[in-house]
Amino acid sequence: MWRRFAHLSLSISRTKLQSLQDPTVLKLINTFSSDAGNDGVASSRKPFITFVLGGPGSGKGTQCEKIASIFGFAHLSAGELLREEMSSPSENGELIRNVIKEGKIVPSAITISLIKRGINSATSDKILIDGFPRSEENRIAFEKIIGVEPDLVIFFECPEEEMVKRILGRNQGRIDDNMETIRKRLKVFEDLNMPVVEHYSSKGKVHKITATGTVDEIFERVRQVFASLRYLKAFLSF
Ligand SMILES: Nc1ncnc2c1ncn2[C@@H]1O[C@H](COP(=O)(O)OP(=O)(O)O)[C@@H](O)[C@H]1O
Ligand SMILES: Nc1ccn([C@H]2C[C@H](O)[C@@H](COP(=O)(O)OP(=O)(O)O)O2)c(=O)n1
Ligand SMILES: [Mg+2]
Repeated sequence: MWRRFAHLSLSISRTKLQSLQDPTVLKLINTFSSDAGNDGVASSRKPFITFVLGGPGSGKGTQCEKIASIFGFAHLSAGELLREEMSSPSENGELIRNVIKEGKIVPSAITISLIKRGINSATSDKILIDGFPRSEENRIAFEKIIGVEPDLVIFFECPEEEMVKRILGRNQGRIDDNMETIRKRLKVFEDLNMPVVEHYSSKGKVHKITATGTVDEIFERVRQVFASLRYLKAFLSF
């Protein structure tokens, strides 16, 4: 499957989207060829990769589910993949558990191998990667191992007190949803994840979404980003 990534050099920026003649934009828009849902068959087309970033509890998972269902994306949550691996009889289970409990970041090689497997078995060529990359080390390793950059980065901006309130109300029995680990995760987010957001911002790839308000209000902001890509596709009559 990795051959299908080899020639993927799409990049998106607001400036480029404004230039409708740009062949990169035309290729990018062409990935938005279907409405909600998918026929369940992975196509040989190059995937359109969106990284979804934001602090713990900012609503990444909640919004990804909606994007997946409305825009036909496959949703890969790095945290979910790690939790599944942690609960399976895997040689890395104990290591993952300790790192997550401490609010730290699992070594990139482990996370990327799970993401790679997820992309390989995805039923859509539009992929949301939720909660990854969490650090510059994650980002650099992904770009090196997978050989591509994301086409788009969504960043959910949310005040810390709101994130804490949401996590404490999440009730999913997670070993990291307690005040002691939350404090560490918030620090790791500021220290290690924000540099990733800044890196992609400097490349014009980041769409910052204000992540306060109701789930539907936030989704309306998200929807506009994805709908504009589809609109351009329709406008250009692909
Ligand atoms: N806009 C919102 N307002 C209130 N609660 C929310 C909102 N969005 C998500 N939640 C809830 O907050 C918690 C964290 O959301 P989640 O999507 O898991 O965030 P993340 O994946 O960024 O950690 C969940 O219990 C979710 O149901
Ligand atoms: N790229 C990643 C993603 C998550 N992890 C670990 C560390 C994170 O605190 C936990 C939980 O991640 P998850 O994305 O599920 O957490 P939130 O949705 O932000 O609350 O998993 C990681 O080590 N590397
Ligand atoms: Mg999540």
